Amino acid sequence: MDSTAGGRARRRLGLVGRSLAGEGAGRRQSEFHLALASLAPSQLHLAAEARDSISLIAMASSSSAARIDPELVISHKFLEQESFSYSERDAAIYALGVGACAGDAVDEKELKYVYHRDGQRSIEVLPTFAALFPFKNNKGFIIADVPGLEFDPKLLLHGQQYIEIYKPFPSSCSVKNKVTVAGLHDKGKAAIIEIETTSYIEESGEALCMNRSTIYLRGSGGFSKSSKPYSYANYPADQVSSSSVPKNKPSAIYEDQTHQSQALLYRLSGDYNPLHSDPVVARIAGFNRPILHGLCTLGFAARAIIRSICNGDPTAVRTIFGRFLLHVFPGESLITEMWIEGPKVIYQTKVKERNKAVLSGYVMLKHIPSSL
Ligand SMILES: CCC/C=C/C(=O)SCCNC(=O)CCNC(=O)[C@H](O)C(C)(C)COP(=O)([O-])OP(=O)([O-])OC[C@H]1O[C@@H](n2cnc3c(N)ncnc32)[C@H](O)[C@@H]1OP(=O)([O-])[O-]
Repeated sequence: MDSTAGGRARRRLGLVGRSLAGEGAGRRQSEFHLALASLAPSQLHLAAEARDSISLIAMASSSSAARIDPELVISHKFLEQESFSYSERDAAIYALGVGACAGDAVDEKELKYVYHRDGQRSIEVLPTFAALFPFKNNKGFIIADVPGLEFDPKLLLHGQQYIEIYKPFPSSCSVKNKVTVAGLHDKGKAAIIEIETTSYIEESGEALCMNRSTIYLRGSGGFSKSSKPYSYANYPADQVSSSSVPKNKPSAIYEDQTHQSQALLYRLSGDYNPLHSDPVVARIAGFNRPILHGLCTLGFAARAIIRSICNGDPTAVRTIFGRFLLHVFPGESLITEMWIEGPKVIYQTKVKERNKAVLSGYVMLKHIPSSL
């Protein structure tokens, strides 16, 4: 056992950190802050490590050394996942987290995600609600279980998300996930791992949706054993090829305002990564304040497309793809530009204040929209 001051602090924070979620979390958060206060500035990285262990990100290693054994990683089989349930309340909290009704509490295209006069069982569920399901795995959105994958969790960013929707979401449901490694790539300065989560309705066994999450591990590349960079994917390449943004005028533009508390609200849907709530952890990760969850930005963009192109019908969406280009700070305004190409809607979301593209991708619809 490491008996140095760093080792003791690491264990203290680790013990408290691991128990921060769930019952009594408030008290344990205070304990964590006491432990945090006892650290010298040079030990702050220990706090990030401990907190990452309670977040839904992987805690692959307490050291910052990256080491990847590609054959071990891609042959990994995840354990069977326990089922989980969501309720109408979860669907409504998610909708508020991605900005539904934020500008107008009686918005006729969005109130249905939050309230229904026939009762909450009748509320509708946004298709990007699917993106929460990987976080419901046995240990959360964890890649620490993958043997041969050692990386620095502080340098992890969400790179891309691909979602297929197979059925409209019921307002409440019991769901079971199946998880696999879908890809691994060596980008030299970074490694990319792709995790696929297929979610089934527990009672009937019907597939509900699939998420493929691309995780960008800064500083973990360079593991290729030959001169050709290692690249493995077990899915069709065209599913994730970022469509280039057309040069012509967009078919529609929608502007949204995120709030200062956006990430604090969004995290209540189950993504408790402190990168989005804790200024100390954000600074350690290289940001001057907490950033918005990438999936929250994706939720804003998909909601913009549903209201602008699909006349507010969330069931019109078949697949959603997004690549996160740059971080967003809570409080910034998001402008989503959309181009209709048959049943495909290509989109790009920019932060207005910095005039920077932060997300781009496409949404495939079930049919060509007749509106506009
Ligand atoms: C999941 C739970 C945790 C959640 C955390 C969050 O929400 S964090 C908040 C949400 N997330 C964020 O805020 C992240 C925002 N995004 C970023 O900060 C940057 O895009 C970056 C740091 C991910 C990559 O920047 P860079 O300058 O280091 O990259 P580069 O342009 O030099 O390309 C190098 C190679 O990588 C490829 N590639 C590039 N980008 C992506 C991508 N996104 N995705 C996949 N791949 C990507 C690119 O094609 C190229 O490969 P090629 O062509 O050579 O074979």
